[in-house]
Amino acid sequence: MTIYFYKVWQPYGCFSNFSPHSIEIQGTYWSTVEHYYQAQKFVGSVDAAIIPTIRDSRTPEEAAALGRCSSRQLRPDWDFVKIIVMREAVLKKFLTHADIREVLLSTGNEVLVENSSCDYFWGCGADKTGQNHLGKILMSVREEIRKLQVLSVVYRE
Ligand SMILES: Nc1c(N[C@@H]2O[C@H](COP(=O)(O)O)[C@@H](O)[C@H]2O)[nH]c(=O)[nH]c1=O
Repeated sequence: MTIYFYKVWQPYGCFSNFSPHSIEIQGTYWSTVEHYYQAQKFVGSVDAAIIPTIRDSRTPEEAAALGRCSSRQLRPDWDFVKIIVMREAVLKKFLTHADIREVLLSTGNEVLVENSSCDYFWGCGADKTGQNHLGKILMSVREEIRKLQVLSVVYRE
C-alpha cells in the first residue's frame, strides 16, 4: 500500500523536510533539511549573503520563503545538483535520528509519496502524476540504511 505524507502533523510527518530534525553537514548545524536545502540554492551565487539568514530562520517555512524569493539569483548549477543536495541532507537526517530511522525502516518496501498538490517535482502533484523525487530519495535512503545495517552486523562478527 502506498504511503502518502506531506505535512509534519499528518501521518508519517517525519518524512517531510519540514520536520524538526536537525542535521550537521561539514561542521554546520541546520535546524531542518529544509533550511539546508533552501540555503544550498545560493552557494556560489551573487546572493550567497542570504545563506546565514536562511540558516538562522526560526522555522522551515521562513527558510523556504527566503529560498523561494524570485528576486534572488540561484546558483547556476542548481537544477543539476538539487537532487544530490536533497539526498545528502535526507540521508544525514535518518542517520542522525534513530527514532525516525525506525519509522522509515518500518515502511518495508512500500512506495513513499510526497502528497503535495502543488509540487510536481518533489511531490506527486494534484493529479498524482508528479515525479515524486522526495519519495524516491526516501526509498533509496531506506535501502542504503538497510545495507549499512547489514554491513555493520557483518563487520561486528
Ligand atoms: N513539505 C512541504 C513542502 N514541500 C517541500 O518543499 C521543498 C521544495 O521547495 P522548492 O524547491 O523551493 O519549491 C521540498 O523540500 C519539498 O519536500 N512545501 C511546503 O511549502 N510546505 C510543506 O510542508
